[in-house]
Amino acid sequence: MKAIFFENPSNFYKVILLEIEECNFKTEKDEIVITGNFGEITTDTHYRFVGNVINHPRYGTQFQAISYEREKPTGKNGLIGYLSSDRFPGIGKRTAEKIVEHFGENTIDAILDDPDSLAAISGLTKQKQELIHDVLQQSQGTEKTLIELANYGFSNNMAATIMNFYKTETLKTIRENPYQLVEDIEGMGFRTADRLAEDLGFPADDKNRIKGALLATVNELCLSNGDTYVESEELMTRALQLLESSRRFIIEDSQLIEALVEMVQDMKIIEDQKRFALPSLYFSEEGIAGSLDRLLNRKQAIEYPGVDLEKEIHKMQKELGITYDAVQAHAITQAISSAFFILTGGPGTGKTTVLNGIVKLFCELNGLPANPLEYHEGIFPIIMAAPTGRAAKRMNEMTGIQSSTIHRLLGLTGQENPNEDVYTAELEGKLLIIDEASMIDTWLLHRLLKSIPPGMQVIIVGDKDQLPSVGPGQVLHDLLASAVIPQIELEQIYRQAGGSSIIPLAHDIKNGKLPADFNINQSDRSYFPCQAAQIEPLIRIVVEKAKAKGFTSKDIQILAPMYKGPAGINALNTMMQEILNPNTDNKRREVKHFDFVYRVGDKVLQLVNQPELNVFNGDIGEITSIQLAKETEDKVDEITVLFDATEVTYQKTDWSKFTLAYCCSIHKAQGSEFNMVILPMVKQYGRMLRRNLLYTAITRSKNKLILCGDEGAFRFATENAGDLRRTMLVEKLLRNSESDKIIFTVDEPKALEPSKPKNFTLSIDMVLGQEINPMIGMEGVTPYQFMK
Ligand SMILES: Nc1ncnc2c1ncn2[C@@H]1O[C@H](COP(=O)(O)OP(=O)(O)OP(=O)(O)O)[C@@H](O)[C@H]1O
Repeated sequence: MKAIFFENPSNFYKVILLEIEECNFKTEKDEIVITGNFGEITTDTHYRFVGNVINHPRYGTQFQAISYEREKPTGKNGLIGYLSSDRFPGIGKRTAEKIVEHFGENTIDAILDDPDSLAAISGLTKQKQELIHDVLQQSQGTEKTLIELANYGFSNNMAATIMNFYKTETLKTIRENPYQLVEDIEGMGFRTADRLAEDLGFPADDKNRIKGALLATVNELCLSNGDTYVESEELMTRALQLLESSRRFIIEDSQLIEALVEMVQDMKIIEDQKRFALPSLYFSEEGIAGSLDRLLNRKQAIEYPGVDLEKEIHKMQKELGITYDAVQAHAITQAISSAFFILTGGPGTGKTTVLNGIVKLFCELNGLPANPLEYHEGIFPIIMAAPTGRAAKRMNEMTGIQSSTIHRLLGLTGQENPNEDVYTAELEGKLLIIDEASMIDTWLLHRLLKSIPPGMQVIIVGDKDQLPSVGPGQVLHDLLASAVIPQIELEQIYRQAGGSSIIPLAHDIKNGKLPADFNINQSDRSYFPCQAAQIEPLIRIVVEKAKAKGFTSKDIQILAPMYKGPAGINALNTMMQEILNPNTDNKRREVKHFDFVYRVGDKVLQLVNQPELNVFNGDIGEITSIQLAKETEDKVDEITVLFDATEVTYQKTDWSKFTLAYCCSIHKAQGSEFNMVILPMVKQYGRMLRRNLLYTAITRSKNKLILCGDEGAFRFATENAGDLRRTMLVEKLLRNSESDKIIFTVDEPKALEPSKPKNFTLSIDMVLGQEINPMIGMEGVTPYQFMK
């Protein structure tokens, strides 16, 4: 090897320059550039590559490797010399001879396949056995594993994820139980693991197969519906369907029940009154209830001796030139004097106004300067955070106090495995304010609450009628429904006074009725009736007109619920790009990436959290430059995007971390506001037509709202309150508030009944009704100790 031009550690992709020793194609040169996914490539080592010679338009002749291997020492003498070399300290010639005598020419593979096989060599200590295996694993193992995973049909990225998780145990784990992948590797579907297992000869009624299907079913149902548990009937039916559709084989109910009971006993799935949950979700809900119990158990009312709060509010009103209504004033006093408080309300009801009042009064009562810049005693004791970067930025603009994302506040990357017990440091400060709380999922709330120290006041702000979080749970709804926390809902709309007709429309929709003037154009909103096929041409006309009037791509945002189809996000994005960022004179740089073209000036949306770069899922930016490979240091194409706070350069392998943003999903727009929102709604959106989705979309619009599509679809969505998510949080919160018990105090541990597979009664209810107490043995233990 002469040089490494590029390497991506996350997927092992490398571009390297190699000296050719021998080859079976014609070349004048004695070196060549090789691309592919390789483990560690070292100098002074010989490799054999299999692949294709290609003529790259920019770089000339290259070799695209499909597979490769390090030239292994062969022949008995070669092997003996290799094993007794300096690479294996402490292994002499005599021992090397014994090893090669035992395993023959296949020595290296035999040891790599089964490290325990070295135990058969007399006189070889356990320590030396491990040393030999480790050295072989390091030098030969990565390649061998990568090649094997490719043979199993895994993509390079998936192979890298799997290897990063299991390390040297990768192949051993997969060969022993391929279904383990379903449990450990995010994004690993049951069917993929099942195909692999079938190739490896695992029978269709293998118990691990049934367990894998059960776990995949709970996982899939919770993630797709946002529930935190699955009902027993649904779990059984869906798991059976999955098992029998993946392979043609009848699984008996008794086999399914037996596997489920074992999983419950092993705490891989948690059972609570015939409801089944992933441990991470179950214990996060327990953790939330426990944290709140801890935080609320403090003296409820915070007193300010000698202070008349009403008078203080009166004084503040004069200073601010505002008159709070009775509910708003009450919200300020409640928030100031509660350890934990929730403020909810629709758009324009004064949440920000009240929040500003709370902050001002809090500063006054605690001797803090109103301007954080005038505080010189360390970190300002009021901390603010929101689930998205944009919402945090808005909070900062509204209050003047530094705000961050909740992830950043907790030091999380957003890429944490929910099953991991991630350490988050205790927060420092006196008052914590969290906005856009409807977007927080169960895992995140658990981690947030865990980090709140005793004595810190907490105020949660959010609109309960908006879409719940992308992740499982509906925590704001549940916290309000349990009523364990002091809460106030603001209902009086103030922004309407400014002549807005968007906010009253939002409130009508929230209340389940489409107003009579829905299809009558107002100064700030219009409605254009049309069919799904007409959406694209209609929006084209609207946007062309808006552009002529001076609206830019920053002002206009199309929101749609689905990606595919003529009225879907993808088609609308391509169309918008043509109108708002065309390349008519061919002067703008552009690059093709799968179905999209990216062009300088394009509006793009970040799809993942990258806290190290200060960009987060949902951030919107603009492509400022495109660098072609020949101009870059790493010799790969790059795109640079300017976001509000930062500029990020993405190498080609990372281009899937963003997408065009002229049109985005309503979920992605949560927490953001736009000058003009264009919102198509047609019957084809099907089950997406729900009230909270429509309400969330409409409330994203600050000044102009263009509705188009089918009035029936708008009406259907308005009237369809949808189902609430299924969670156990309310009952856990109420259980704690109704009893003085500390949350993890439970019954004495007792042995669980072993399952009786043979004469099992085939009634799901009977088996699941065994009252398996999910809390057995949990005293004083943190939830995560039971996972993994
Ligand atoms: N008591 C009041 N008297 C007069 N105007 C008020 C009052 N409360 C709020 N407002 C005004 O109503 C408008 C909306 O208030 P605010 O921005 O606080 O609402 P919000 O609930 O935070 O809205 P959103 O969720 O849409 O951001 C502001 O212009 C604010 O000044």
